[in-house]
Amino acid sequence: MDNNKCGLIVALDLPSLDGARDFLDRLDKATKYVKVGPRLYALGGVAFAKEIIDRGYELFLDLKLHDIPNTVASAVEPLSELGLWALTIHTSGGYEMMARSVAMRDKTGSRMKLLGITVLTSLGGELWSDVHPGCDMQQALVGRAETAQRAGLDGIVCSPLDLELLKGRAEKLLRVVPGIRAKKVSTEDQTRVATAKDAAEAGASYIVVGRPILEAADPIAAAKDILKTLGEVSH
Ligand SMILES: O=C(O)c1cc(=O)[nH]c(=O)n1[C@@H]1O[C@H](COP(=O)(O)O)[C@@H](O)[C@H]1O
Repeated sequence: MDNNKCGLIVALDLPSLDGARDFLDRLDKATKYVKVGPRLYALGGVAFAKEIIDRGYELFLDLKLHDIPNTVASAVEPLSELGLWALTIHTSGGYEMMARSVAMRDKTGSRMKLLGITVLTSLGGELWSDVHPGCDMQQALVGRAETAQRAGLDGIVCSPLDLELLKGRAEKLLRVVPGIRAKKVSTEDQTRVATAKDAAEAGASYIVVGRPILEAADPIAAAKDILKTLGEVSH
């Protein structure tokens, strides 16, 4: 990625491994960043992750690990050795969980980035207060981002709507930003959304886009349109 430009990560949220293979053939590295989540990992596991990396893509494995520090760090060890570009863990697992994951990654000599989920883009309004009663979302967001930086993570995952609040805070961290829609209207399960252009202008390092590309009439043209938009915005 050009340092001044926001990169595009395509979320390969497709039903089958063959569907994902076909999509990658057609994408032809228009962007080299792709994300695999729990479904494709459940179907294809480590072999499929390696296949994507061997095709020359930078693979973001989005497993959102969240458990006690020992359990997460011990999973980070073998995952560090796959040649991934990035792996997600939850910041709400706490400082110790993140710091031990970083130490484990470093022990393996891996350059895999560890990204901390702050507050899910689906968790707006009542959905947030149901599970965090009495807790201000913005305070939680800032606390989680600052703890992630203290623990040595490489980046955070947050909503485009959080970027303004995070300006000047946890500044060393990459901002990886899902919740991207063509219009600033909540759709499907995403509630905290913005356009690709707004996210890039607000300081996203990378945006993560799934359905707006995968379900477009011409997915590759949709990905290229987003890349063009991102190319016109520099931080
Ligand atoms: O970690 C993520 O990538 C992630 C975090 C988050 O808060 N919200 C979120 O939507 N994501 C992922 O980003 C992608 C967004 O997909 P679309 O809503 O289809 O663009 C999905 O693969 C989600 O798993």
